Amino acid sequence: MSFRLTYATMYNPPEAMHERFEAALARVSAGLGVRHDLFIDGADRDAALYSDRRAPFDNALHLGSFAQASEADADVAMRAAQAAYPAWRATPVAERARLIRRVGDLLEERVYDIAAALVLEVGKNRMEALGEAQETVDFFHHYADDFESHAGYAHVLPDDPIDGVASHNASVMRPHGVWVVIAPFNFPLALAGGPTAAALVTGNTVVLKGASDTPWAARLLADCIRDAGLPPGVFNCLSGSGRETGEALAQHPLTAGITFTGSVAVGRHLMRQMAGGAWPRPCIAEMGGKNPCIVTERANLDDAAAGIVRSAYGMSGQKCSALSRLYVHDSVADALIERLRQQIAAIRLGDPRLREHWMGPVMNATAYGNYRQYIDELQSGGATLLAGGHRLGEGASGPVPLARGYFVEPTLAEVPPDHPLWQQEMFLPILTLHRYRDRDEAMRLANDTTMGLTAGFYGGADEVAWFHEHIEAGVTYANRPQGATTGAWPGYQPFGGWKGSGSTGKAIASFYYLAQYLREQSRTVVE
Ligand SMILES: NC(=O)c1ccc[n+]([C@@H]2O[C@H](COP(=O)([O-])OP(=O)(O)OC[C@H]3O[C@@H](n4cnc5c(N)ncnc54)[C@H](O)[C@@H]3O)[C@@H](O)[C@H]2O)c1
Ligand SMILES: N[C@@H](CCC=O)C(=O)O
Repeated sequence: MSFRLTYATMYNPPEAMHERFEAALARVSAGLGVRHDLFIDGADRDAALYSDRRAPFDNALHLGSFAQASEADADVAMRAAQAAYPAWRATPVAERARLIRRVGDLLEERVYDIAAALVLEVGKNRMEALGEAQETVDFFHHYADDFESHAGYAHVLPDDPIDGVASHNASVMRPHGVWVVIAPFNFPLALAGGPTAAALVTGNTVVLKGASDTPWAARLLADCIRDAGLPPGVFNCLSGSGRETGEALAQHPLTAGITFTGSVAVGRHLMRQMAGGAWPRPCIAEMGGKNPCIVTERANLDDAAAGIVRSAYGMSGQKCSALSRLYVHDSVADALIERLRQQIAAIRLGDPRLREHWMGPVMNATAYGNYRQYIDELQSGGATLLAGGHRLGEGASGPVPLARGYFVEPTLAEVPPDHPLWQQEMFLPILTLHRYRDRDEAMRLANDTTMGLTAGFYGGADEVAWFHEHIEAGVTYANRPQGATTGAWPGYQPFGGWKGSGSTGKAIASFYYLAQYLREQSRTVVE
């Protein structure tokens, strides 16, 4: 079987993948420092303000200057999308699907260059970056296939049972209008591209706001959409802050729906905004996680240790799916901790451009500051640090001194169960551990959170049904060494949160996802 890249297979890629990535990294690095404009109505558009972005692993590396869209720019984009909407909505499904697949094909042709940009911009390692770029390709293909397989969700219903009258009935699904997509910093391509593909294939037009900290990815997506030949105005791309650009889009009267991916606080704010106004409008909000893993006395501890380390520290803990809370049966806790400490000690951390570095920096000065503060809070709250706990500001690693980036150690801490940080998403490589004696008590603690995105389990095969029955999470993994709580892939694992982690209860790339971009029209016609 040939190699297929997913987050579950990325740990042992073929050598050719590294060679192609190295070539792309050299190519992309040679072109750094240029200006990136807005993309509105099929053309580049200047902004009044540009903001310089630097690599999170090296503050001396200037990536480029990115347009900061003003309220007026947002208005121009919304009007362009509104003007393009009637013709796009009327475009036959097969043609829309063809164009969406074409975007996927172009993304795939550029997958190495895009992955190189993601390494530079987000600081994730090359396999995570290649994974994100490939995942975006798959979203475009998946949603085109899915919409066609549902035959556009059009259904003919029985005629009314009225004697002597032909009264024909049908249910059709119709798009909403201009759909706003707002992306997070950690998956700035996939979580811009996925919702964009879904909104477009269902007949909406789109205004995308790229993530504030990582706007380059969205602009690379815009280039593929432009080159695929979508009509002007059907897709528009802005970069800018949440406070100015994001708010301008969310408050715009032409906004018919939003897909937001990001923090709980902003997501709930947007949900409230979309519920207000002249009428309530849909808001698909994919939000944070505080993801647990339960390890029972019957777990395979080698599998558990591998999956836990990958999910707690991969991408420096900056995944919504990252493992942050670990509940281990007392009888196996010491043995598991020993394995975890060994694996943590073996993590290679540093400049993410280098193949040997599995863990890169955290995103910015705020995250770097939060790390120090959380470690202090853990220690003053009675926690025992079992591994890590330091920021790395000294020494050298590869071509760049670590002091020029935001590097922190992967951290494992045994923490009293009433510590407030069990409740708060830290979004950092910090894993808290609790030893339990009673399995039901472990489940109660695992569910003791306002969030419910992903959850992991390691135990006996006959305990898995108990885990599934009781855990309050939208995405679950049992006995998976590839990742305790991370690594969903379109077409394999639908991805969405329960409770405060998601507003809809319907997962990304699930059977039910595309219907959320449509509104039903019931049609009765009497002959
Ligand atoms: N559930 C998921 O699928 C998923 C996936 C990835 C990330 N996340 C979550 O995202 C968070 C990390 O990402 P982040 O730091 O970029 O999140 P964030 O909420 O700070 O920002 C997300 C996006 O919202 C924009 N924004 C901020 N304030 C806004 C406002 N008032 N109006 C409109 N837009 C606004 C930002 O500019 C950014 O583009 C974590 O909580 C993580 O768990 C969730
Ligand atoms: N889809 C990714 C997480 C995306 C959120 O940050 C995973 O499943 O690990």
